[in-house]
Amino acid sequence: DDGQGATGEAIIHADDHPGDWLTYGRTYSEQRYSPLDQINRSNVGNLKLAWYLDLDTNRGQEGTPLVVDGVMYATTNWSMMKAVDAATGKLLWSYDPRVPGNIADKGCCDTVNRGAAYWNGKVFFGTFDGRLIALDAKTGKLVWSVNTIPPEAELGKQRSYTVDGAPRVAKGRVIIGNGGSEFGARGFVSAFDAETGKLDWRFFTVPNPKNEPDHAASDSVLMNKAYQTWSPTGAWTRQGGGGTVWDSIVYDPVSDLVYLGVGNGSPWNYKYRSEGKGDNLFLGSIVALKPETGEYVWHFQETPMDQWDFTSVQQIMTLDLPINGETRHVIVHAPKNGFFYIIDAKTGEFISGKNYVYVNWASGLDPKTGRPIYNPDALYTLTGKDWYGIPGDLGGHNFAAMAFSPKTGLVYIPAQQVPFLYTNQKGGFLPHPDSWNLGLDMNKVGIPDSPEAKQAFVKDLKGYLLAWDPQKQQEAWRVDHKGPWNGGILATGGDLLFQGLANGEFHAYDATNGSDLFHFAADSGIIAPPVTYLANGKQYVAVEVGWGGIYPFFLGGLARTSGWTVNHSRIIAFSLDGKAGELPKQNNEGFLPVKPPAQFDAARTDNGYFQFQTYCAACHGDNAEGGGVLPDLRWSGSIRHQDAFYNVVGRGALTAYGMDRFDSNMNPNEIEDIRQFLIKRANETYQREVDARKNAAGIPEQLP
Ligand SMILES: O=C(O)c1cc(C(=O)O)c2c(n1)C(=O)C(=O)c1cc(C(=O)O)[nH]c1-2
Ligand SMILES: [Ca+2]
Repeated sequence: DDGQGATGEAIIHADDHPGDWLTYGRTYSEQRYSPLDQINRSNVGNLKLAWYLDLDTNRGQEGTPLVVDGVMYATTNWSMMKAVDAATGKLLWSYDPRVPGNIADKGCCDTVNRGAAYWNGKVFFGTFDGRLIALDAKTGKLVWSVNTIPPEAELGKQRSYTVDGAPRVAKGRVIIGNGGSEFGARGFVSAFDAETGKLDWRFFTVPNPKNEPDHAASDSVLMNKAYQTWSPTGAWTRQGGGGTVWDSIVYDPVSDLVYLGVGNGSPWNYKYRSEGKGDNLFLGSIVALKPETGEYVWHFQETPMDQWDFTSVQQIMTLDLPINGETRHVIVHAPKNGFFYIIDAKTGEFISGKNYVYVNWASGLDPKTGRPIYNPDALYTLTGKDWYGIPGDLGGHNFAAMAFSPKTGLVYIPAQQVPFLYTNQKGGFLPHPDSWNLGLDMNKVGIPDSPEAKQAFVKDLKGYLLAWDPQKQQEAWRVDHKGPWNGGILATGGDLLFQGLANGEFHAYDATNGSDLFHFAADSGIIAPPVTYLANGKQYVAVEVGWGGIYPFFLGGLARTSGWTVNHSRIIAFSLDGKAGELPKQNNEGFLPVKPPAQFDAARTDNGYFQFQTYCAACHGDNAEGGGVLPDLRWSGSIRHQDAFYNVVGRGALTAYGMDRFDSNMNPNEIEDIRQFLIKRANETYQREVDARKNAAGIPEQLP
């Protein structure tokens, strides 16, 4: 027995039954290419809505649905699972793991979920509070559930571990990581037996702070290789060091290795984290392990000395690529740092790398080692000076998956440009429980409310579908979108690319040249990747709709430049003879401005701004301008009365909805400072928000 089992064989030979979508990236190579071609360039213009299913959460939807024998398994925000008849959209069963609402603020970036894994009649998915759940795929009944966070992981002291990535199954082991590096976390992945849920092995991605064994698969490589790349007394020893594996975990049956995409440092500030010393392995790396044991095989570090939130968790894809006349089995990778890497899949040898977006932090990569050639100014924690970085913390490419078409030989990347101003926290590292603990000045992280500052920033925002030629390591062409934060990409044998956009449109493009061949108004920003499948022999294309994730949460009002959108979460599916017509009309006005109380205490608003940026901005929007998903606090009824506001922020009146209580983080005066700041912001912006809606659609298309 080679350990692959029936499902493993089915995934390896996915093209023998192209009607299914059996694993996150469809195949183990995660190319997100489907050979289906009933829908193709000549008929895609006739594509029609076949069905839609309204979801019961209105936050970001990032899931890749699986399709097995005509049944779709979709995970949604708040870690819920739906089994749907893939031909009709009829709900067969649903499972709600009842994630407690107060967990929302343990994660940086919305209570999203990116998908499930299927193996041998069971579906597996992670929950935001750290569980891994196995359900019977037929009935939706619980088979097993485990807590993936071990007691040792308290190391970061903050215990901010959340699970939102899709598990993958390799040789009967379900492998899952977690997020948390913005708060305080020590990254690891765990492998569980698919049948029983028993822990098989665990691999930590950064060293034990005392360089002691964890009794995990990672012990020897961490103690012998990684620990030496950290300062023994940096803040990482208290803060966990980061390196969370929150998205890509890939099993490659060709090399028989599991690849982990490892995240950023915790805290971000490298001077505070590691006293400005060492490369900090395995941050910003791809790490290859043996699937049976978790034993280390090789690593390739893309961002040594990370201080920009340059995660390497972005999707890992394997390809057979002709290079200098020889076909090589390689990993292609477009991590946040803006470089497109080609790495030997068996050995981790660096083959080549080229920036796929504009970058200002490095002038290139060393052609032999692949190590970045840093712009010295970008090392802001060492210079002590501010750094306006491109890419910024959201990366040249984030979780939205890229695709490859073997017919065109191109990789299609949902690329973006979102700059970030990195400013050191003054006076050393000062963590706040339940807040982003970056070692950065949270006041400066925001954009000042001046037209000049906003326009300068907005001018630098870009979002586009980038067709990248991996053989030439250069751009082939691009399709510009309105702004950043668009959905992942699907490539098909019909020479099509499908992509949903931040502005709520769902498009089909010609895979050879980017011509726009079809679009549909889906009514809410799309950030998820589409899938395609057969049901009763007919091809469908489906995608989860629902604006969210970190971009609208943190950028708030500035995220409107990608298109005004209000969250209406759904799964939508298309076919050539679809009969569902249009989506029902929705109210797209969002949170309407409400005239605020006229008075506020100007002596309190500066501290209110600081508290807001520290505890609130990451969900409710920079400088208190909402991004269309969570309540825009400027217009909230609760800012009208001190007790009402304290009830929500201090005592947790809305905990069930994801608004945790903050009375252990802030005293009543500090919470009142936030309220005074919100009233000030409401007064400053009320009239211009009203004016921005004086148009036919009644929605604020233009940035006020
Ligand atoms: O460092 C981490 O642990 C971590 C976790 C996550 C997450 O779990 O979603 C994100 C990030 N970082 C991150 O840097 C990031 O840009 C990001 C975007 C999103 C999202 O779903 O919108 N999650 C995350
Ligand atoms: Ca991060």
